Amino acid sequence: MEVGFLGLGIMGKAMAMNLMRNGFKVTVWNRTLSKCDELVQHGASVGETPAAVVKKCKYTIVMLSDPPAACSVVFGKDGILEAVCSGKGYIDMSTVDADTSTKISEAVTSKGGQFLEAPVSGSKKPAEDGQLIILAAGDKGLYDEAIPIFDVLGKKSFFLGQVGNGAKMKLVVNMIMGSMMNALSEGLELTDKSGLDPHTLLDVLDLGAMANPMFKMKGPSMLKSSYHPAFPLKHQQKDMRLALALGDENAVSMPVAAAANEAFKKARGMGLADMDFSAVYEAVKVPKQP
Ligand SMILES: NC(=O)C1=CN([C@@H]2O[C@H](COP(=O)(O)OP(=O)(O)OC[C@H]3O[C@@H](n4cnc5c(N)ncnc54)[C@H](OP(=O)(O)O)[C@@H]3O)[C@@H](O)[C@H]2O)C=CC1
Ligand SMILES: O=CC(=O)O
Repeated sequence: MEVGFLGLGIMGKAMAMNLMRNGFKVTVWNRTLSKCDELVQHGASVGETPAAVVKKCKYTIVMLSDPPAACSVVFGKDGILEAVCSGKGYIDMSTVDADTSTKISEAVTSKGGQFLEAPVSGSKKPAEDGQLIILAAGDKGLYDEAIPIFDVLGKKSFFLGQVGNGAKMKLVVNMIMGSMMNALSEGLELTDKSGLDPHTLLDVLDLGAMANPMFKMKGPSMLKSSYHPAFPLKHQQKDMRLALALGDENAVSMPVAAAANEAFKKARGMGLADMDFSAVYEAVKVPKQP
């Protein structure tokens, strides 16, 4: 099956590689074209523009940073609207809000194309290992056709109904994740400042009802102040912001998420936007007394 892939960041690169490893022919495009080189060495073709990729491929997958990025490849010059038509499927796996997804869906379907949003839960390693959790919504026919793709990329896919539902579910999940990361950061700092060993806290947490892969994986590297990005902090803050907007829309009070968002914003202000989201720990730490 020939698949187009737009966006070769941390996630897109791992996902496109995985598709090729599993026998898919992949045509890639990335805004910074040089990022296509490594994929080409592994057998990918390059499309000069998003429109060129859609022209060539029956299915095009997109994995971009945020709503402006997702919109730019659709509505911009040489964007996919210049090529999408009946018989073409467009699958946006970026994490965006429901309004953005709906706007893209309406544009794609107005040209006769099929649209599916399919944001994912799971980070760089699950993307490399084909262990993502896929939260799809939109055209059910396209979802059914895309199952062989999702079977390679993920360990489980959900079809959640109308466009927007996948985006909303993803934002809820990441709102919880961002709040948990803040709680862990505060716990590590409180342990340290109370004269206890934060490594022991991680061991205690891992043995009890709060044990989870995120604390287990991120905790030890946080204690080394090592924040090589798997999930960039700027994207986690974007997800908190979009989740809070969803709360606003539905009159759901979310003081915990709002406080977590402030910590991610503070971390961005400290120059940590491109670090892993666990770098929020640095924003939570109590400054040393002179
Ligand atoms: N990393 C993770 O663990 C996870 C991320 N996600 C979500 O997946 C999406 C991608 O994340 P990730 O791969 O980590 O992000 P990266 O920051 O690594 O990559 C972002 C990609 O978006 C492209 N891009 C940014 N702005 C534009 C624009 N205006 N026009 C065209 N392309 C643009 C970048 O191109 P260029 O190379 O030119 O900068 C790059 O290909 C995000 O929505 C994120 O929230 C979801 C689950 C896990
Ligand atoms: O969106 C990030 C993730 O880890 O899932």
